[in-house]
Amino acid sequence: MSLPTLTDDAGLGRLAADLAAWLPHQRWYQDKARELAAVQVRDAARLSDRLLVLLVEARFADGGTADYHVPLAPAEVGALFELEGQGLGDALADPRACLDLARATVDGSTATLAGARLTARPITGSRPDDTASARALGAEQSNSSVVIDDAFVLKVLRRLETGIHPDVEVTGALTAAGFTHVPAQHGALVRAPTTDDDENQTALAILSTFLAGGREGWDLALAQTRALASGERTIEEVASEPDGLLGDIDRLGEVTADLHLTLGEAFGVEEADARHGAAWATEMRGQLDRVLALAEARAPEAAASVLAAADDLRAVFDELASLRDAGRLVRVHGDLHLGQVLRIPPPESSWQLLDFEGEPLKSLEERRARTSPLRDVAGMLRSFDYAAAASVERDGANGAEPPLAAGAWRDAARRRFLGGYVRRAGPLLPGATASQALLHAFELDKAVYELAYEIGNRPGWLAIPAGGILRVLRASHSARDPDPTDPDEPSGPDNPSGDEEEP
Ligand SMILES: Nc1ncnc2c1ncn2[C@@H]1O[C@H](COP(=O)(O)OP(=O)(O)O)[C@@H](O)[C@H]1O
Ligand SMILES: O=P(O)(O)O[C@H]1O[C@H](CO)[C@@H](O[C@H]2O[C@H](CO)[C@@H](O)[C@H](O)[C@H]2O)[C@H](O)[C@H]1O
Repeated sequence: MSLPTLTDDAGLGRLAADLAAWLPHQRWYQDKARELAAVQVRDAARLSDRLLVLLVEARFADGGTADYHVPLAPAEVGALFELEGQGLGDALADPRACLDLARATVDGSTATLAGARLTARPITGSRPDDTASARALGAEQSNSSVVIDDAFVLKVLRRLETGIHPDVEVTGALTAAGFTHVPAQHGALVRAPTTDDDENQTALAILSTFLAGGREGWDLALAQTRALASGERTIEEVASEPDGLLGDIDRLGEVTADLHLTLGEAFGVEEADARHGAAWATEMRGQLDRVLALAEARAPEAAASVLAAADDLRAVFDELASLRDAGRLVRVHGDLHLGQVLRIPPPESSWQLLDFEGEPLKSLEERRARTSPLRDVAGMLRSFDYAAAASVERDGANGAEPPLAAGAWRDAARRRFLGGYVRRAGPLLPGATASQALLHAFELDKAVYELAYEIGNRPGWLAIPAGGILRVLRASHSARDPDPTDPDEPSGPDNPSGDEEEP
């Protein structure tokens, strides 16, 4: 078996056509909401005799383009593509090709891709040896990951962007700072025109420590909300489960606060002023308008309640423009949710945070900007809402309104997480009223983003962000105009001052 020489233009044209049929069906393909017009193989680099790295340009009917990273390896059986008579398959299914890519994150390569060198950015410099074994990690989301010898995880970035990649940058800085709640980053493979040209670099893969035995926060949460929804357990039982999620969620709040304080030390802290509130309001309105247009075109019925609430949403966003104190700004995680945290079981019993890429639908510039740390807090609160709503599934779809017991779990998780967060992050936060207003706006903004994400990826889950939007709007109204007879009034759960109540 050998790799094609890439000199056959007609063959490359056929490969591009095959890629155009294959790309939109990949979970990591992030342009599902756009009409794909054509695909072109911009370049291909041979990193080894088993590894061909393609830079693939997707062209859309709206005139835009996006670059995707598609590593391929020779395949005898189950080939996805053919070039110069050679069958080619996904390199992530080929352990030796995976190892070659993993080692390149620390060793670099002499290969060039679209006129730029593929260089390594080592941090710790550890890497697997060439006898290691590799297996794809089932949980494929915006990228693809491979586990090597249960010691390393290689994250293959898929939709390529020019500029410093936030995950490479932030986990690199946290590793260097000795922050113990992220897996250490060993190195990254970047395409760079010159060695120190950061702005024009493009990250292709990141090698980090694999935390064997870690359990995803999302799985732990779902186990608890499902047990509650089915009546198998009570909220008291769930809250006292040793090493369960709810019983230790306040510590996740503390770890999130410590993350923000460490990021403040590594990348600086800025005082927010009125311009920030106004800029957030404009940005949130902009995203809202784009998502409402998408919802109207793609899911007018499922999103009807959100379409009807558009003015209420705008009113909450606009309030940010008049906040006198919006707290302090730091670099943040950017897409914090239960799928991004791992629980390491006893004796360590720690929380670990993953994936600092930020929201895949936002620009690199936005994702690298300092912002309110309450954005991450809001992301986690949205996740509690998801875990409660996903506790029951009917006809393949999730309902907006979770069963009572799962709703109680959501409120308790929210209260406890906020309690832990505020205990530590006090110096970064404005007063309680401003924190509340910010939190509601960020939760709504996140849920609007999720609406677009679900339209593109999981239409059966659309009711979750749609229901969440209405719930946060009600809480926001009650906070501004308290009505003691309103059952939705935020007594504890929405109180970011940290007052804790037991479930
Ligand atoms: N260092 C790690 N140790 C153990 N599991 C990991 C590690 N990194 C990722 N995972 C698992 O892989 C999943 C996806 O990884 P993530 O970095 O979030 O990729 P994506 O950008 O595709 O969402 C995580 O939710 C987690 O379950
Ligand atoms: O993990 P990714 O960076 O790929 O994030 C994207 O996918 C997430 C889903 O896998 C999505 O998260 C949403 O669904 C989660 C449950 O599956 C829930 O816990 C999150 O709160 C919710 O936002 C995320 O928004 C998206 O960017």
